[in-house]
Amino acid sequence: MDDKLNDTWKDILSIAREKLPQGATEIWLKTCLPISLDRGKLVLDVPNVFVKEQIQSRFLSGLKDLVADRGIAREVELVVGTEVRDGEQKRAENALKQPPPPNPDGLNPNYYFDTFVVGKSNRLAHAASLAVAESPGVAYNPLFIWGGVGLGKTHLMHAIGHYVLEHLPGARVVYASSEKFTNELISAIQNNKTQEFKAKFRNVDILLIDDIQFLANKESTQEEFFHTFNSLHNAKRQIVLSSDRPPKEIQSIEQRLVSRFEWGLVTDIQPPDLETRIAILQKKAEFRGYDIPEDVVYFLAQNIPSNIRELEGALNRIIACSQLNMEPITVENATEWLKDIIKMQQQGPISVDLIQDAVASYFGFDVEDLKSSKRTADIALARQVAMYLSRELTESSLQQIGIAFNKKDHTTVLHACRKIEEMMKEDLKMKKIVDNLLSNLRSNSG
Ligand SMILES: Nc1ncnc2c1ncn2[C@@H]1O[C@H](COP(=O)(O)OP(=O)(O)OP(=O)(O)O)[C@@H](O)[C@H]1O
Repeated sequence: MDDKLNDTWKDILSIAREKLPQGATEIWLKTCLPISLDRGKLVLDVPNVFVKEQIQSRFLSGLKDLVADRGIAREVELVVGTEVRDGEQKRAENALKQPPPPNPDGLNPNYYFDTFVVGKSNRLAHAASLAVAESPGVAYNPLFIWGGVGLGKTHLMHAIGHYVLEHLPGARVVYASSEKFTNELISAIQNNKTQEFKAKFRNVDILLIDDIQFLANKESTQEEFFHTFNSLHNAKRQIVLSSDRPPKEIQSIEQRLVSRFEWGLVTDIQPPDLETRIAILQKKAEFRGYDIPEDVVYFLAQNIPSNIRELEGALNRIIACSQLNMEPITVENATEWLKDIIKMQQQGPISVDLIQDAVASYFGFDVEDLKSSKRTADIALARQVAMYLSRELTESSLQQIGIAFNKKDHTTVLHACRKIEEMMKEDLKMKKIVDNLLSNLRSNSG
């Protein structure tokens, strides 16, 4: 490609970024290569028929106006698959199609504070994360973020990591899931490399450990983590932890760890409300260079209520279906493309069995314990929560719920429901636990 033509094309791309619809340049025009500019005609090579049709139907006339207005060319022609693409360019195009690779420090390149939408449900967690990122080791140490599945805990942790790396160049940031921490420890022990392991995790400015609840029942990992924690905390290095539940609710974890987790600030993320879901969808679509009609955004936000990961999956699906079927994104098409997901969301009945499973696993018991006559305080509480949720989420009568828990008398269920209602009024933590279970059950089952 000659240099002059190359420069002209770069100029066109930068004007197109401003003048053409969102995403036109980054998604479509960047895959084109200029072949010639002769007698007022700009000829562009496009990789395939699909891209050609997308450009033609979406903005070819805009592109023509743009080059004509600037006296570059009167005509634009698109030609599919000439041989002008060399290996380097093909690789670049392919790279455009791949999801971005994680950074060497394990931080997802899409998870920044800028790309995080703040709403009522996550305001405190966001503010605390930003405070920690601005003053690591000073503001809240450790910062403990907990909340249900797919609500943005990992996103916030990575955003802290990125922020620190940007503002304190050379800072040592380590992000790992507790599973990775455990696996690395096991492998270090097997290979006599425990010193390296210690050096890696104790020599950092910020340690971000995701899903800390998976340390439950892993005594030696807990022991190692305890020392890592102390060594970092004493040195005023920042620690950020995430979990699907508050520290005290993590079963089978040493008390000395629980009390350390609560030392700094414990903050939660709740499922987002409708407005926040809409804002998140808009931001994700904008990030990908798409302009999704408002009624479709509203339709998605309303039908996929609590898990942001699922919301994002639905958005990806409609974008992919629209491209593959070459059909516009409308509510009617979205209903068709998402019918499995939405059917599951709307129709999945929540059964008492499902609730018993969820509550037993949350509190760390077996379902049989909930159905037994054991009266220890923690089993009794878990049982009462399960009864309360059964009444809230199913059509079962008090008698039917009683039978599911092997109780002959339905007044046991009534008593349990009243007790949990009372506790939720007086004890904010209890309210959050029950709300979290409610929303997880709803989002998993509809
Ligand atoms: N407030 C938000 N703004 C923008 N995107 C969000 C927000 N909250 C969550 N997301 C997106 O939702 C997806 C799931 O978020 P994330 O992985 O951080 O959830 P999580 O709470 O760590 O879930 P899990 O418990 O399953 O690990 C990510 O793609 C993330 O970018």
